[in-house]
Amino acid sequence: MRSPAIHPSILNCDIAHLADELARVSSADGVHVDVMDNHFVPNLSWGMPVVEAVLATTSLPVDAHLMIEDPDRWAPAYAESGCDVVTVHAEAAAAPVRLAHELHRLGARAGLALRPATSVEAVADVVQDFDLLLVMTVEPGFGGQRFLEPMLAKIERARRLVGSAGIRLQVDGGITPQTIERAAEAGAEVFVAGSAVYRAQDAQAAISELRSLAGRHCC
Ligand SMILES: O=C(CO)[C@H](O)[C@H](O)COP(=O)(O)O
Ligand SMILES: [Fe+2]
Repeated sequence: MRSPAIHPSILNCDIAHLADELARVSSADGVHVDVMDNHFVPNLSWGMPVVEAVLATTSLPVDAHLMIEDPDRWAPAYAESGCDVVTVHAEAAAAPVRLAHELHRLGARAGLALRPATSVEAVADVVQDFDLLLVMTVEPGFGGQRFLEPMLAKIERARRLVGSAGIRLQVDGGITPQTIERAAEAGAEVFVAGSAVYRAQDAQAAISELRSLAGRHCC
């Protein structure tokens, strides 16, 4: 039985104190970095220089969530830089299977993300080439949004698609102590949590609480 993984998202951390903010989450299983280009989503965050700074500052695996147009062009550089997982959106990738192979060749694991309106069935024929399937549980673009309850049924369908081994199932958006148990019960095993961790007084305690709540149902 695998244990649930908690990946804090640094989207809403205090970026002026990046090293301190990464130290606050040192007990996590990975660090989730949201790259937004103001085209695929209506927000601009950061790109390679910040990802490189994160990689140089933490020893945790870095999980890059690319909310960008044309990931076929830009994602390989994130694999080359040393990210553990590089996740691209199914809606943006022109040739997802070719891109997954390229990310593997460059030494990274490949993730495939779905916006809330994209069905699990839409990626049934390509997901086998990926290591991780990300079901977005908010509309991508901003932290601090409410978990979309209809995504629970989608997580269940995603779990049936990926089976019990091999491809990991990640959820991202609105994951809190109030929602993580239902996401775990539905089949998720990697949990991205931004506000629930960074807005907590004690981020390490928040990580530990989320991990233990998910562990009641997962994996
Ligand atoms: O991809 C994202 C937004 O598009 C973020 O990873 C996500 O929103 C995390 O923040 P929170 O836990 O506060 O919802
Ligand atoms: Fe994300």
